[in-house]
Amino acid sequence: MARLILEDVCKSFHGEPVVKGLNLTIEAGEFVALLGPSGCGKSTILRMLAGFEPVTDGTISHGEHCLSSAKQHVATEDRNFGMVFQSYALWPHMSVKDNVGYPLKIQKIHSDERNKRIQEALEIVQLEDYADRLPAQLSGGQRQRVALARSLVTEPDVVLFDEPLANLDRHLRAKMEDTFRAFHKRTGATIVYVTHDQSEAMSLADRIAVLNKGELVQWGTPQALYATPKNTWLANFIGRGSVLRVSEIAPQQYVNSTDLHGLIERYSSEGAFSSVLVRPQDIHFVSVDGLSIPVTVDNCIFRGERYDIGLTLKDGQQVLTYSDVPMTTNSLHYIRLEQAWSLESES
Ligand SMILES: Nc1ncnc2c1ncn2[C@@H]1O[C@H](COP(=O)(O)OP(=O)(O)OP(=O)(O)O)[C@@H](O)[C@H]1O
Repeated sequence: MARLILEDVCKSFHGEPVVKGLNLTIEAGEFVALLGPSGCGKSTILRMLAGFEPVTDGTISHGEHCLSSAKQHVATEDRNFGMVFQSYALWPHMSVKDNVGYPLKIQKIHSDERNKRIQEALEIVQLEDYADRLPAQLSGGQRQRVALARSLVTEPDVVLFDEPLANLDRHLRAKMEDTFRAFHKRTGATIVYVTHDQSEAMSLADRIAVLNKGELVQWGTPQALYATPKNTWLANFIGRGSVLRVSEIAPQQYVNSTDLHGLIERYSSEGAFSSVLVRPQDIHFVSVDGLSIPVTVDNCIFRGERYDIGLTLKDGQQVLTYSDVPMTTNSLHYIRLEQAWSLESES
């Protein structure tokens, strides 16, 4: 097992840059998500890792081996990477076990060994009882599990996933997330997982590379991205929360309740300002005191286990918090902001 190293990787189509100077070191056995909005370059990065696309500049290495550079390109079939796509890409006329065993047949693996590996792969995705069915006789989630089993049989060091849950409904996605987690634990493979769904990335990955417009915005654990996002764009993209304009403060630091109160008081829409992120759970309803901030309830939305409460501050800015009980629109209350995280402005 070896690390995957991307150094200054660039990709352009017809002179138009879509991946710009990407640097990432993915440790062996790590589960990494590439996360970002549509068109940010995630699939292109995955396709370069897979060897479907050459790099325009920079290098991709697996341990000591250079896979791609402007001068060198190792073919897809020589990388031994597993791949799972959004469209399951199963052969419709082949049974589940023949689909799963297909990569081994191509490699001319003897039938005894082939059957053993097919059986093991089907066990991992819990489809042993479906081995003789055709893809058309399976649900979407089961088809995706066949694709997962097929990516496993060649015992790859690295498995690449391109939005594998995009075609499944919410309930099935949650179940498949469990399957992926178990798959990763059992195989220990390095996983690179492309998604535009932040909750999927947060719940599965050890580390997430967040991309925007072909550039890496932040690279870190889900916890770090949630607690200490770099800039306003990322704060709006990851988790739920409110970005507030306050008077100037240095970026990338926690601000306590007392300081935050002063920063909000001193903010004027005419002067220079900074932005801070306040998470809903850091906003509490309180009785009026020196640190309380008057608000009106703008909206109240039932979410099952709680209500989302949209509040308006006296300068017109809005914040989101939660409540166990419904609140009346336009009613007046006082809140305390327990803490906030100061953000870099977007470049
Ligand atoms: N073969 C190609 N030729 C020209 N432009 C391309 C090609 N492939 C991708 N692009 C462009 O590169 C940019 C990044 O595309 P990419 O598919 O990597 O984005 P993505 O983040 O995976 O988006 P999505 O989530 O919508 O799949 C887009 O602007 C896209 O139009």
